[in-house]
Amino acid sequence: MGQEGGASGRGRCVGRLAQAPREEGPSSGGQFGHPGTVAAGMADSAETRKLVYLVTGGCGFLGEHVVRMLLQREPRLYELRVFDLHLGPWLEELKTGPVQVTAIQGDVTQAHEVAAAVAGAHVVIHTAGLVDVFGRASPETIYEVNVQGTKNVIEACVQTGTRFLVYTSSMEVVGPNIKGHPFYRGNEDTPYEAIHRHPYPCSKAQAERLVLEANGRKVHGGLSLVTCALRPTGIYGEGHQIMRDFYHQGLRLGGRLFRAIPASVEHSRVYVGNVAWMHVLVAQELEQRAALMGGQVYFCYDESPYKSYEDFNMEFLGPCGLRLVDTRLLVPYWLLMLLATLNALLQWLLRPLLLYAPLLNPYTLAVANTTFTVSTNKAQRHFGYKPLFSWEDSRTRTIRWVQAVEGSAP
Ligand SMILES: NC(=O)C1=CN([C@@H]2O[C@H](COP(=O)(O)OP(=O)(O)OC[C@H]3O[C@@H](n4cnc5c(N)ncnc54)[C@H](O)[C@@H]3O)[C@@H](O)[C@H]2O)C=CC1
Ligand SMILES: CC(C)[C@@H](O)CC[C@@H](C)[C@H]1CC[C@H]2[C@@H]3[C@H](O)CC4=CC(=O)CC[C@]4(C)[C@H]3CC[C@]12C
Repeated sequence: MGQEGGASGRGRCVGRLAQAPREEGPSSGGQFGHPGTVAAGMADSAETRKLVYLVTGGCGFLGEHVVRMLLQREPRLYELRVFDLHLGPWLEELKTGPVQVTAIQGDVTQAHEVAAAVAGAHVVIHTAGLVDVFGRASPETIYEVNVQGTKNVIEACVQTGTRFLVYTSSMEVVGPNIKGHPFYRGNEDTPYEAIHRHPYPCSKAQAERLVLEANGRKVHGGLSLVTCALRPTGIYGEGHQIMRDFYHQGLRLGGRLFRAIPASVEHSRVYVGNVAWMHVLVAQELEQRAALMGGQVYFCYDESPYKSYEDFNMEFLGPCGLRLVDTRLLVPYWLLMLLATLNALLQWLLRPLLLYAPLLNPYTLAVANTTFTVSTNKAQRHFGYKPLFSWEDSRTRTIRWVQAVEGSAP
């Protein structure tokens, strides 16, 4: 998928029909053990602890779950490096176990800091990114972190001899596109005109392309770099700040949320624990399956139901006391567009004084209002992925988290 778009992600990132490289090699069938089974032939004992992993963005919403999942399910782990601009205090509690947990405060836009963190690592899981569709950061900053930061990670792997790189991409690399075309039950090979204008999807698309193109490059020592990109849809679960924002918005509105998007507009969502598990499993299988998995993209998926973004959120906010105002009172779309545009204007006017970044803006409204659902089993066929957490378990865990952090337990 060729991408244009200026250095800062301005203009449009125009992609031809977004198709991942055609699959090579036989589908692997069902020879994998149950999810969570350590990599085949791996004894779970101290003498196997020899691997060094680096997780960039390891203190973020997804990153923290990846860090904890690695500690639980990678028995070969000797050292786990957690690289982030903002280190979390919870890291301290992880330093009491058998694995050496190294907290590294650093910036992926600084090549030398990245190289120092990567040096000696066997695997890099690169989740660090600026996830901004609310206008908080400039397009230039989004590009610097998401694209230049990813370039720095790739070059650090090449220079220091790290062979395995797993990149957290996004569904937004594909869509929804600026024409509002629905992506209905699509997979990694579904043709779709991936045209973006917003800095965030542009930056993710450029970074993903760099990662996939780096597959096969010779790294220091003469062996080849093996890369892979995972495309989560909207992630939910413990630590999801947007979910908390919706909850607080509902409290401000007297326990009600107003339906802005028709229930017929469906989104795929995926539980953060399953996204973390897919990252760990890819990292474990990438060496043995380099020919099949190298340079590939995989959507992150599980059994979470297809629903509108707002109806899906109510699966968790409803049990916490909020209700979604009756659909017959659907807020007219023209009014929503007007409010979204006013929000964007206000953000621009107020920027010299304060940051005004509401959930509703023209971009988030367009994304929310466009069906984007994924139906695939490529990850299962290629490396035996099966969700670790059922929908019921994912839902319960998320509800308990909202209730715990918001004090809304019954
Ligand atoms: N949240 C979602 O629904 C989805 C997220 N993703 C991707 O998953 C990844 C993680 O996203 P979230 O956990 O949701 O975001 P997050 O904002 O919670 O975590 C990102 C982490 O990266 C760190 N970071 C940001 N700039 C950095 C820099 N310059 N140097 C070092 N660290 C830096 C942040 O401090 C933060 O801890 C991102 O790459 C995002 O694009 C993909 C699809 C969906
Ligand atoms: C105010 C209403 C219109 C409300 O429904 C707006 C919801 C809006 C904040 C979200 C709707 C779709 C979300 C995005 C989607 O899940 C895809 C994403 C992928 C990522 O890589 C990062 C997050 C996001 C852009 C996600 C952000 C929040 C929404 C736009």
